[in-house]
Amino acid sequence: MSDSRTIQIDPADYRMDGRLMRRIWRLAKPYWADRAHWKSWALMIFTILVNPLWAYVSYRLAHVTAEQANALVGKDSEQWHAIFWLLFYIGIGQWVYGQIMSVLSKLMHMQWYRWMTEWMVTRYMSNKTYYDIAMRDDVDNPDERIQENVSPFISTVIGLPNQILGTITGITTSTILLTQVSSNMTGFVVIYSAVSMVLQTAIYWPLIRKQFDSVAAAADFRFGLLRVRDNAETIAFFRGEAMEQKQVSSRLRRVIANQMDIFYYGIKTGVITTAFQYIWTLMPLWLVYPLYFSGQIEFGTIALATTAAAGLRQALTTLDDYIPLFAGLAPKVVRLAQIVERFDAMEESMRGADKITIKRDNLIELDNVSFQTPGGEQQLAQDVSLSIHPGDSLIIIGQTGVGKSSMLRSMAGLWMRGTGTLTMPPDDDVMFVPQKPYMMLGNLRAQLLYPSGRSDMTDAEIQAVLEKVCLPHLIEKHGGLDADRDWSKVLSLGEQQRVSFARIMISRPKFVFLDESTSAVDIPTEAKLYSALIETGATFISVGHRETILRFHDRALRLLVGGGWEIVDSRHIEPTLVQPLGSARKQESSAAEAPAKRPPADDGAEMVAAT
Ligand SMILES: Nc1ncnc2c1ncn2[C@@H]1O[C@H](COP(=O)(O)OP(=O)(O)OP(=O)(O)O)[C@@H](O)[C@H]1O
Repeated sequence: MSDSRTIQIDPADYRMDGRLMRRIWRLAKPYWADRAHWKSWALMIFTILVNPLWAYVSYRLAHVTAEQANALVGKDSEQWHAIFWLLFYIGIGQWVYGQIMSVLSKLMHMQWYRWMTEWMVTRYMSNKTYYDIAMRDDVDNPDERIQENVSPFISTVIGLPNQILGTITGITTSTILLTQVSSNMTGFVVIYSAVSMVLQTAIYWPLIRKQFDSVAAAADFRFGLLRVRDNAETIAFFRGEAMEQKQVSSRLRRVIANQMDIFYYGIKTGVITTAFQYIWTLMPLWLVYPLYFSGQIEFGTIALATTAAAGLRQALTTLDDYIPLFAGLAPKVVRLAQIVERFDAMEESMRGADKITIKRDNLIELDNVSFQTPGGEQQLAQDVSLSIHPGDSLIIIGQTGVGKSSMLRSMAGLWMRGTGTLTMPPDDDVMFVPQKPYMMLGNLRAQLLYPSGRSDMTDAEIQAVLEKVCLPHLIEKHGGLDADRDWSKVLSLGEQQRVSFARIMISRPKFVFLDESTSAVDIPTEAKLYSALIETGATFISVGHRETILRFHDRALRLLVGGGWEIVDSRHIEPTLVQPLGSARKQESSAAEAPAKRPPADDGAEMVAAT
């Protein structure tokens, strides 16, 4: 438990370099490349064009303020009042403009935020990427990445063009103004700001890594807590609270250690930056007042000089601000970019790789289909050809890990790697029933009606279905069909598997795929569930290890280690074959020497043996 880190960070991600800039561009481009967002473009272009105008206004204002100070010293009331009202109206104008721009920017932010979140969620859902990420477990907390980082990313990036332009115009106008008073002062401000920038860079460079670690540690802590929630029952069985507390505390300690590190670092660097700022406050003493006392400048020019110096300093300081700004932005960009890169890689691998061709018809047919794992690491069953017509049933058997469930995953469209043509019925006619059923949030009625959502079933009809699947007291036991509980925790696995069979009875799919769907019920119950399934008239394919379910199927597809396969009559199969140890390809297998058997003539199933 000394280091239970789940989140790995590539050290290259710590750097503020071209890769970070490319990632910012990768994330921002899709929104701005879409013509539908012309309003955002218009607003952005407008603010950029208006920027130099405001720079000119501030340049003029600095002079006008100096004239006002001189009018005050010269007791010229009329001039002073005229300038006062001019400044007053310009101030109101600036405020109104600021308010309008703030509203428009907020609207643009919201539009980009909504678009980018939808864009990411759509890509997360397409090509079953969410499933691939969950299975590979190589991108931590995808939900947190999307939900937490999009908005701060946009807030920072949306202001960048204006901020950069504001910096340039600010430096230009302040330099012109200041040089008009004293070129010494301009030199001082430039040198001061350059030193300040070096200082800031030295301070913030280590901070990037610290902030990155802090974000990752917080996500890691959240993940540790989530695992406890997700595995509550198993932990309770093992009485694993102490160990779990240890792992959660160890993650929390890392969060606190990172935050304290940032805090102490802030105190240390704060002393340096504050001391440096004091040099700035002494500047007028050396460079401005001597000019006034020697009569080289008027009183009003003091204000102009100090305002211009402050303006230039501020503009140059903005350059420093980019360093902490990027330091804060980097972890968010990296976390978002990693997931987008994963989407890209997924699409790329789907483009380049061999894919099983899917056709739709009212039967299941495999025409020379070879199956692979999603990353293409493993070849599973090869060149499988067989047809399953309406009313047929098939059981897939074979040694553990040989690829039985994978075959169902390919039929469900979860795994597409491989070759050959797979004909499948329309999605609406098909139901997949996994070993661990999915219990949705909602009341008991919703569980049973899932996924059909049928509203025409009366309570009595639902009760009749429950009796067929050996759950006669379910409704009564849980206080009615409207009882709302966390069903995945309340119902035993055997009960959940029976609920799955109830769903089949209610939804009445024409084709059913069952992946060890009766593993947690006893053998008499299993027999009743299969009999109920046969009564529906559905065509079904099961994966299973128990020899007791063989008799409910017409044929068995036996997968062999090495990619071979054979078709056998499930009613006359050797029970030992349910867990075979065969390792040869089909051609080499002993069973292959005897040609695949046709199913009994009365079930009408057509069977194509591989060549
Ligand atoms: N997401 C995945 N990515 C890569 N390989 C995987 C993935 N899931 C499973 N595999 C591998 O694919 C192979 C077939 O797995 P599959 O679950 O289909 O076996 P199975 O025959 O159903 O096993 P069991 O009888 O134990 O359920 C295994 O070697 C497994 O390690």
